Amino acid sequence: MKPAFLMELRALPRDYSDQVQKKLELLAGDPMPDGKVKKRLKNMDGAPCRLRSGDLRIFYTFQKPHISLLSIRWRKEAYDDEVEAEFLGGPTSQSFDISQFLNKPTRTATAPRKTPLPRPVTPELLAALRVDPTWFPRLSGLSTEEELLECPGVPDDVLLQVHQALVERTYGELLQQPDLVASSVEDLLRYRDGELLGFLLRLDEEQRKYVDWALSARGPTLLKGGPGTGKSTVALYRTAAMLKVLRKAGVAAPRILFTTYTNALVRFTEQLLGSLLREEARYVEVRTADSVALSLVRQSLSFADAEELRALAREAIRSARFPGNALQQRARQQALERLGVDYVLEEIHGVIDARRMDTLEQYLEARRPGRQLALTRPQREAVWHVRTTLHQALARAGKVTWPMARALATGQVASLVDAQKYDAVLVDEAQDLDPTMMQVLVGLCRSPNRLFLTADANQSIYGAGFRWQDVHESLSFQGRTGVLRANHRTTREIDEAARVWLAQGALDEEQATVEYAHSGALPAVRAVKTRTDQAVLLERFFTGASRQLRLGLGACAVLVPTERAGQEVAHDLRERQVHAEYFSGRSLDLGAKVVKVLTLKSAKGLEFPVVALAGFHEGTWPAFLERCATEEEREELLARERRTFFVAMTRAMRALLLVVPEKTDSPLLGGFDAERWNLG
Ligand SMILES: Nc1ncnc2c1ncn2[C@@H]1O[C@H](COP(=O)(O)OP(=O)(O)OP(=O)(O)O)[C@@H](O)[C@H]1O
Repeated sequence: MKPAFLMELRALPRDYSDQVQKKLELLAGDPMPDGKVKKRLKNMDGAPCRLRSGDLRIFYTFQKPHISLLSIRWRKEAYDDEVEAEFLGGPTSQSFDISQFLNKPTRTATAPRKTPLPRPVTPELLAALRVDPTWFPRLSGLSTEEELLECPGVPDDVLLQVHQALVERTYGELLQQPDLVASSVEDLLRYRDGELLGFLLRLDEEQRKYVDWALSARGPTLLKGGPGTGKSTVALYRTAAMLKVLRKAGVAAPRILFTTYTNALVRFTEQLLGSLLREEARYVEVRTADSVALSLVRQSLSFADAEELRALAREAIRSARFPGNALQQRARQQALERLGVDYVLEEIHGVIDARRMDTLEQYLEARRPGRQLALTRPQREAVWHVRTTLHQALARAGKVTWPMARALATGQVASLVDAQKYDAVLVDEAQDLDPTMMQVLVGLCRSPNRLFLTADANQSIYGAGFRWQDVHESLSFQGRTGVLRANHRTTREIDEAARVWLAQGALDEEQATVEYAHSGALPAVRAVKTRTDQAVLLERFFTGASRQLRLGLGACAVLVPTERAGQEVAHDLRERQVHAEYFSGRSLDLGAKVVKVLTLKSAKGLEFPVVALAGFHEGTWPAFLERCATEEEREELLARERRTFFVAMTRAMRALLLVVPEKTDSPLLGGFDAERWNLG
């Protein structure tokens, strides 16, 4: 059933229970339309049917083995079969033309609108919906949709539940909702009565397969798939499946580790696991991979920041003494200077230390994946020399880098006994983990078949690049790989536009999503001259799109290249009376009822119904292009930035807008093709 159905069911008066239960049981026995009690609606895609139940109408579709309950509503006056389709909101899918918000402001876009609710919110309704009484005072008496959706202090999921119980969704909107599964009519009634707390998502066939695929095999499992294909979702359900297996095997208090990449994702994942596992969630530790590494090291480390590292590296390059005569010495020095300090640093962190190379010989033979510039033997020798000097300088200063800390952690993991390890380890977003970090996580898992990784190489936005081979090497045994192909998050239009745009930065070119659960408007690109123009455009886009989708402003996000750009965008929106706030990854409050402004990178793994990418004023982005010493470095960094942009675009669920400066020579802010982008 759709979540809207559940809320409508809860909102029904008690005396309808028996009648509804009988009708649902009848339906469960045989969903085939009979032309009377059960009737197929005419001219509607997906062949929805309606079931008569006294004054009520239950709308459903069916396809073996499921019957999908869409909505339960009061019969309308002057009701007849011809108007049923109309009653369900017509045959339209939920698509809208973005241009209508972006062009000249309309009166409705500026004047705050008041859409009355069909009936006001009452304590009785809230009690029937099983809303926490804490929220009654704030919600009781609200009478417009806008007041309800923006009601301060009340969590969004509560607001959405009340809204769903009161405001009928169109057929198109209902189809966009996820399907939840109940195995019996009785479970539905238990849910209505508050005895059952929730239902699981109906996973697609591929997803279902990977929830318990090879749980009893010998090796680990790696799940790949494009953005929004449900990799994290499967990881959550697999956590539940592993818990079950462990409990069955007699492990009384299993210890499961679930790692994500950012702190924002830790909180998000904890929430999702909490609602999936309830009290069993206590067996699962959700942490960033790096925080796991840090706690293994068990000593306090002081990290060198980017500026310190640059200064130390510069000094190391300047003072490096190479073997050979003065001429050879000078040639190597110049070679390093040509590479540039950033490139050398990235080589040390991303190639040498990330793979824990201990000898020059290892480095001379290394493949250096993702690095476009081929380095000669003398160049590699020179880099190695700088690395040695840099490490010595860091040791003198009592500082470390992240790859060094991870390397320390691998040492600790090697000495752990089984009892100190986890029964199962799930690694989400593995594409950005160093091979060293991967070894730490592998080492923490008691049994290889309880290791599960998800990754999408095209979403690799840190380091030089990602190779499956690295994963396999650090696993040091052959694992299994599965691929998900259906996108459940982003509309076909947005995802396809983002993929075509990514092409040159793609690391996994074979990957093809073949199915989409949603479709909608083309994503839009608009050029602006000034910050004010940008703010005006964003205001129109967010108010228009969130209204169209019947969501609050909390469903909107602006993704920006830098913190400074983020502060500016948030400030400019507030000046226009649009509640907006810049959040660092750590401080992100996903429940805040404001437009959330985040950097492109900290949006990794998250999603928002309405997304704008903005804040690219001339000169601010991408800043690194000017610093690049070689064409190869420039290409490498551009490809990574392209993937970062791709990740940001694919955070959008329903509407996407790119705001670019009118004059820009950035290769990343142009080249949008008119077939895939609304370029008005
Ligand atoms: N079977 C399903 N039915 C309905 N919704 C689903 C289903 N599977 C996943 N979703 C939803 O699709 C969205 C994307 O899922 P998820 O975050 O797991 O994808 P992902 O592959 O990890 O994405 P990314 O790599 O882009 O971070 C989520 O909102 C999730 O709840």
